[in-house]
Amino acid sequence: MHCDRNKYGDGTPFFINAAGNKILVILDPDHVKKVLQSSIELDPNPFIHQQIMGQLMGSPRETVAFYNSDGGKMDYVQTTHIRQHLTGSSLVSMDKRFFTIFKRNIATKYAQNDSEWMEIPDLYDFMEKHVTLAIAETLLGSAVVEEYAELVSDLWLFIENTDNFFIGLPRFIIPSAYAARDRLLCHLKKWSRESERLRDQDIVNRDWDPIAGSGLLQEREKLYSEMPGHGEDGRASQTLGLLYGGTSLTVPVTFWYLFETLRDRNLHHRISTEIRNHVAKSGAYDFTQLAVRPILQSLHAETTRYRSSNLAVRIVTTPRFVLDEKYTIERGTTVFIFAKYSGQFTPGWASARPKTVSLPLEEFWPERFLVSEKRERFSDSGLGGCWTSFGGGEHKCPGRHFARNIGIVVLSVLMGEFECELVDIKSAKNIDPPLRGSAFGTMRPTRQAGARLRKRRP
Ligand code: HEM
Repeated sequence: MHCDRNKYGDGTPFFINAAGNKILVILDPDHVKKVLQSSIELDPNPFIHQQIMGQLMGSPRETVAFYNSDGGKMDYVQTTHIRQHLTGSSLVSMDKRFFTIFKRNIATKYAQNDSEWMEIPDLYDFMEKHVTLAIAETLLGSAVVEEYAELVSDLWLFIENTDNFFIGLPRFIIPSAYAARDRLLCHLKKWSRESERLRDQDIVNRDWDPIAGSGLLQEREKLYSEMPGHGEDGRASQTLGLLYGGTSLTVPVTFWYLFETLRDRNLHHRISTEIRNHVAKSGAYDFTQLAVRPILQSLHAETTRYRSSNLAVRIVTTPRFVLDEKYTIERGTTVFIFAKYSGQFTPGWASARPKTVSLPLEEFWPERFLVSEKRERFSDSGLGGCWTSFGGGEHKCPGRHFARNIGIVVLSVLMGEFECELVDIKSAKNIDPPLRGSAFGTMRPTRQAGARLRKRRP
């Protein structure tokens, strides 16, 4: 999907043609805010049911029919449930679980000889593998991850074919993508049966179980099994949806969160100091405190602004939605808010918070979201129509705090427990993907960046 932002630089809404579908793109922060805040008149659920659950996740017809008939009740219940599990004390235990798994995996593979540097030929590849595995194990438990050796490669093959599933390409054109999805669904069905068996016998650890996974996933299984249209297949597609939602953007964003830190010596020093200041003598990190440190928050917000090519989608459900005194949108229109373009729309940022454009939006600036009053603090206030990486309004990403904390845990392990450095900082400048161009898809580096890792000496 390509669109020419410069041509519409004043924020005028415009239509694009995406595989035969006419889609309205909005950019003006006032329009964006209004659309995101109007969750009844502009609803993402029709798109989620048909395109995401039906076409992408392969939900059976009867499951999609149930979603379409239930007036959004189930959508509300499931998002609220995710939110409960990914905030407050539940989030703290998810952070700790993710830390234990990620650290164990890295230590097993890379720290046999304590004092020696271990070479990592391609840091993106390393992060894709290890962050995906640790997220999957945190959510689903250890057993499925251990049994399913192709989990990471299948999941990423599937994720990278998102556009192809959306436009409805049939199996014979993208057979390997369908085969990867089949394998994913098949393993998730097996996982679901095991989880049910343990729960039925009441021999499951309800917080986190090596076979049944996190409390979040255990409860979701129960929740969905009581819903019409949710046999094994319908549930497996839902689980795949959460695994996709939890990894597809978190993994690349976490890579850039680390990479931007490693390639800037001052930032590296500043972040290392923050991490060191929040580790107790026992070796435990205070992730709750780290998560509210202004620089770590701002760095993460800037990383998502700069490095996530995703979108928020809404479908107009009211006969005519008044965008402003000049524009109305008709019922049935699909509206796209591209995070990347909103994130680079200088007129909008300049009028919302002039200081945020002290450095151009085309540059990566870790301090963009900091405000200096008596004390330095992170703030995204006033930017609701500009920084849309996590969407907004009632449907704002319920996993956003977990996504940020995954970044913080990864830095704590790779910079606190280990030492990690880029092999060649100078040439690390040449791996940046183009800022414009594709508005949707994984932002991978354009070439390999090597790194090295060793256990930190006490
Ligand atoms: C950097 C990482 C992430 C980014 C940039 C991101 C971004 C988004 C965006 C843009 C939306 C749509 C919001 C809207 O329509 O207003 C969304 C929805 C969602 N995200 Fe995330 N997300 C991330 C990580 C996660 C994680 C880690 C999880 C869970 C483990 C998650 C679960 C979800 C779910 C379930 C929804 C659907 C919410 C609904 O429809 O009400 N996301 N995310």
